[in-house]
Amino acid sequence: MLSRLSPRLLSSSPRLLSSSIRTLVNVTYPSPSVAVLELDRPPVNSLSLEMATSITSHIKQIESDPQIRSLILTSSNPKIFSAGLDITEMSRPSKTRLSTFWRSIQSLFLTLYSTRLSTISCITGHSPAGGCLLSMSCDYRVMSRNPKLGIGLNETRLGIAAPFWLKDLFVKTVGYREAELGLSRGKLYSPEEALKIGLVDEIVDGEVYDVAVERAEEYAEIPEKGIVATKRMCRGELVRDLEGKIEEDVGWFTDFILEEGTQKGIEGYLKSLSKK
Ligand SMILES: CCCCCCCCCC/C=C/CC(=O)SCCNC(=O)CCNC(=O)[C@H](O)C(C)(C)COP(=O)(O)OP(=O)(O)OC[C@H]1O[C@@H](n2cnc3c(N)ncnc32)[C@H](O)[C@@H]1OP(=O)(O)O
Repeated sequence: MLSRLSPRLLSSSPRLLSSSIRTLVNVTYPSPSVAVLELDRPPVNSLSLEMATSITSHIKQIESDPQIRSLILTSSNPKIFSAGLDITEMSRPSKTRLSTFWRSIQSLFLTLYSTRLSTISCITGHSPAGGCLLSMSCDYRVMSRNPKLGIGLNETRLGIAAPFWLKDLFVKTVGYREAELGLSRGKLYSPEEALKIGLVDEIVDGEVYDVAVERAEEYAEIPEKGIVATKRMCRGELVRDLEGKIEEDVGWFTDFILEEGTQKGIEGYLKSLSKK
């Protein structure tokens, strides 16, 4: 039933959806060629299996409407873009759930990173780890100037490491040395710092959303053929690398996460979060 509804209808009846099925995202259309996908999984938009699957399927629905050229990814929570992977998915999981979870993250990355749509990340709040992955997978990143916000890859702080494709994406975004420093220190960058190293493209004092819509409309005016060919050229290599190693990557992830030492680290990190 849900899959037969067009994306436009989805956006026009959010109440109907929330009463029948929890989609975890909201889709709206500020102009005929632009869609907005708002992450809506309180409290922190962490990426569970269901959340990752929902984002992926909504991107695919939006993509299937030829009129839509640009997609803005944002959050219903003004303080938090996304807290990254749902850490509870990695705490004492079954191997089956853990591998399905990781496949959903790989698939979300591949879908967002290689979509024909021009993608704008509208970052109004914190964006650590998987949140930073979502933003880096977009074509353009606009962030609120708030110096209290952080964006970056803090995996080492949890006693885990970013997978090779996330490390490669970071290297492609900020350059090798900065990526090595940022990854090993688990650094979360302030908006000013992120702008300096190219992790975000613009920081905004006022309404970040309005700037994101402006940028999305600018992208929508560029001929699609040129955009798609350019994205394929710039992003194809990383997409092919991961596509060729899906199973190997699932194996690495599940082995690493299921190790007792990793489990203890994750448990401790979860405790420290809930004690705050
Ligand atoms: C050869 C090697 C191969 C390696 C292969 C292995 C690859 C492993 C890769 C793994 C990749 C991981 C990427 C990730 O994304 S890991 C997740 C990292 N995320 C974080 O560290 C963020 C943690 N959260 C925060 O810092 C803060 O919550 C916040 C986002 C800054 C918000 O702060 P705020 O004060 O507003 O909110 P609270 O901290 O009080 O949080 C509210 C409740 O939400 C719970 N919470 C927070 N973050 C998460 C999360 N990511 N997952 C699940 N739950 C989360 C928090 O515990 C609070 O819960 P409570 O109300 O029940 O206490």
